[in-house]
Amino acid sequence: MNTLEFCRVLPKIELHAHLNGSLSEKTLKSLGCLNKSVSEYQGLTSINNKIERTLHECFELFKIAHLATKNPDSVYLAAQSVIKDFADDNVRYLELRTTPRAEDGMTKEEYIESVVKAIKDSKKPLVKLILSVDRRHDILVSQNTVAVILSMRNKYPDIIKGIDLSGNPHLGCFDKELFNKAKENGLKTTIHCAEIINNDEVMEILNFGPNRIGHATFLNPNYSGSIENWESYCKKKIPAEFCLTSNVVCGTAKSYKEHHMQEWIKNGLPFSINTDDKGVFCTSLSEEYEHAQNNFNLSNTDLWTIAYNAIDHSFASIQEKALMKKELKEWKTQNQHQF
Ligand SMILES: CNc1ncnc2c1ncn2[C@@H]1O[C@H](COP(=O)(O)O)[C@@H](O)[C@H]1O
Ligand SMILES: [Zn+2]
Repeated sequence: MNTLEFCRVLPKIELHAHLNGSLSEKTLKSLGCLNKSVSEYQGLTSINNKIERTLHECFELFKIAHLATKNPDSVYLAAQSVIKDFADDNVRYLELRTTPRAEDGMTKEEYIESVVKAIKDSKKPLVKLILSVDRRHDILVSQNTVAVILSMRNKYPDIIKGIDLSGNPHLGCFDKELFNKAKENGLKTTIHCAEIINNDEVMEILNFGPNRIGHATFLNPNYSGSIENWESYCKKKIPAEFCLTSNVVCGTAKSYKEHHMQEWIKNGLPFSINTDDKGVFCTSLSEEYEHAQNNFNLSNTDLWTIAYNAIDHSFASIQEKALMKKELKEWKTQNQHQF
């Protein structure tokens, strides 16, 4: 069995996947996105082109995906297809995240209802929902989004588990009060952090103390982070969500080999491996594990351990975590010859 085959059969945990960035070409087409847009989209995103994209260019691509999910039915179909893609890739637990979006004829609540329904209707994997606040929105819009998120969480407490701050990192800022409100109301928090060099914002985020951080690209001093922030991070040991291909395509990591994940491995810090936007970046969770193995000399046991540790970073309940741990341990015992 070669590396990719092992990565495919390994039961995996996905903690950082944006719904609209995860739509496959097939799904975009079936949702009626213009063919021209889809081929343009694929051409722009293929890592095989070896063309680096700026973050700004990547953010243009989400606008194409958003054209495909403008009403409750298409949001439902989009979520259903993304959940199936992850199940087919042997993902046993998925934390899907998405930004509640109002469109003509669809409220933010209806958008969320559609995603929740797709999650409820799916048999596997186990799926939880994280709702995102887009950092480009002004405070009034974001306050409304948080209010909607909290009321929907009260309706679906077993599914809606967390809140995320995402969006173009060059725009907007982290608002501590907003996230404190979500935290005080029992939501878990994950924040896109240090996706670009911004040591002041990183300090604010670390002081806030989210449950997890996304990317953490420019946090270590070897990657333009401040020594003060790195020391604070090492004390807090907040699990990082790494998305290798996303960073390489956007050009924030120079290459897979030079990805900042190596600092976490070297220092024994907590992290998980994720896809970010598997549609936009033409990847899968198995391929992300393969890149990690090939570039950081990781053994099959190391990969299994990364998946196993991600269970503890997840926003699942204690009972759900225990079941997942049991499942992964049993799989390891049954597949001892692979290790
Ligand atoms: C490349 N790195 C990234 N950094 C920051 N935010 C990102 C992102 N990738 C995706 N998003 C966020 O997720 C949205 C698409 O999914 P949803 O419409 O929410 O399902 C994007 O519009 C952006 O706000
Ligand atoms: Zn992301």
